[in-house]
Amino acid sequence: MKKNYRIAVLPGDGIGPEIMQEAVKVLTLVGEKTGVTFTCEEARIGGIAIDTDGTPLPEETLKLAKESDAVLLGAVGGPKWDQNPGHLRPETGLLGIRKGLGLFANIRPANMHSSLVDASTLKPEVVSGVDLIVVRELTGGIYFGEKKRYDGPNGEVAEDQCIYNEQEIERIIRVSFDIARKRQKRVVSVDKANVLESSRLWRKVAERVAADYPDVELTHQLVDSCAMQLVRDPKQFDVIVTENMFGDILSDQAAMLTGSIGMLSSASLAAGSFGLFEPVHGSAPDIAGKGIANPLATILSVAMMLRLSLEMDEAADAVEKAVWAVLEAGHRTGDIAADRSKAIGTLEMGQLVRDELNKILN
Ligand SMILES: NC(=O)c1ccc[n+]([C@@H]2O[C@H](COP(=O)([O-])OP(=O)(O)OC[C@H]3O[C@@H](n4cnc5c(N)ncnc54)[C@H](O)[C@@H]3O)[C@@H](O)[C@H]2O)c1
Ligand SMILES: CC(C)[C@H](C(=O)O)[C@@H](O)C(=O)O
Ligand SMILES: [Mg+2]
Repeated sequence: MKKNYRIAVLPGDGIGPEIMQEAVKVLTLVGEKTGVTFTCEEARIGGIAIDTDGTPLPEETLKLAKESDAVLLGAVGGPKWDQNPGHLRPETGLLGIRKGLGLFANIRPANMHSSLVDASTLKPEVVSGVDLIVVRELTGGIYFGEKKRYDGPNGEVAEDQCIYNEQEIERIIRVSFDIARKRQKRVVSVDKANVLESSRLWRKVAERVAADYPDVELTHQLVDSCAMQLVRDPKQFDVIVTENMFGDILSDQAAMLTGSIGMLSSASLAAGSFGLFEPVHGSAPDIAGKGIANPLATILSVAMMLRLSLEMDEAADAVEKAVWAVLEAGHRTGDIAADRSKAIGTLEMGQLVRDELNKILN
């Protein structure tokens, strides 16, 4: 563990700055309590960068991220920019920073905290005790394949190419097995091998890698069936590993098992310990500027950063404990409140977490 860390802070758009403010305050408190200095340097990404710099990923943002020990990101996008064809192309914005930093492994845990069972729209007996991780390949597949638009005999044609090579598949499968080894030792590899060639290669590589992990059970599920099983019996899952787009969809679905997408944190890791940490949710334009967004997914992303990139496991545990304590005491933002009239705002939720953290780290 070092005594000084440089953290690139990219609040982004919509609720991004609101939730990021609370996350940075939590990180600052961790610094004060542990004697570690976090130098947080802010930079623009997403819509705000399009407006100010004319590009969603200014060069200095990528440079800052590369020079930092870890990156914290809020959310990007919104109706004003989503039609801009450059905004989410492979080389720009969120996808550009993922590729530019080599963040191939996206880790998205979905744990149902016991005090939040009532926030889920699913039956308590189905969701209580859910504890799974979606390991999503993040820098390949259809997101990054060649895109084309041209005129054909039946009108305009659009193409998105989906490509995976063995090396890309192998490294993400290994990440999932390494994680499973420390958990229930069960990996479900999700694909569409009955239709897609890229999925057939995925399955072949998964089988090959599994031979190196005899202690971990590997099963395969087709993505449509997995989507169904996630809602029917989510407790069957320990680690799900899958390609980029399937992981995007399944992780939002898994988020709802836990009550709200406002609870789900994520880590996007490169080889080694460098990572970018962000909530799974987006910029929530419908609630931006109202001060009601749930900051817990971003605060829990800080915990993931402390554990996975900064070797500060104890501080990570403390942040998580503080979040659970606040929930156990019954405090809720609107997205997780059974009674919305009693919901608290973003700032209040952040303050409550820091109050608990103060007690835990004393
Ligand atoms: N990683 C990212 O930056 C990221 C991820 C997903 C979507 N997006 C972008 O965000 C924009 C909006 O997308 P969307 O509406 O499909 O998804 P979203 O996740 O922003 O919002 C979906 C719903 O969840 C709610 N929600 C999300 N986060 C919340 C929070 N912290 N607290 C309370 N409620 C919350 C929103 O109010 C909305 O009703 C789009 O431009 C999209 O491209 C960005
Ligand atoms: C905004 C979008 C490009 C992004 C993705 O699809 O990866 C988001 O949905 C996510 O899950 O982080
Ligand atoms: Mg998504």
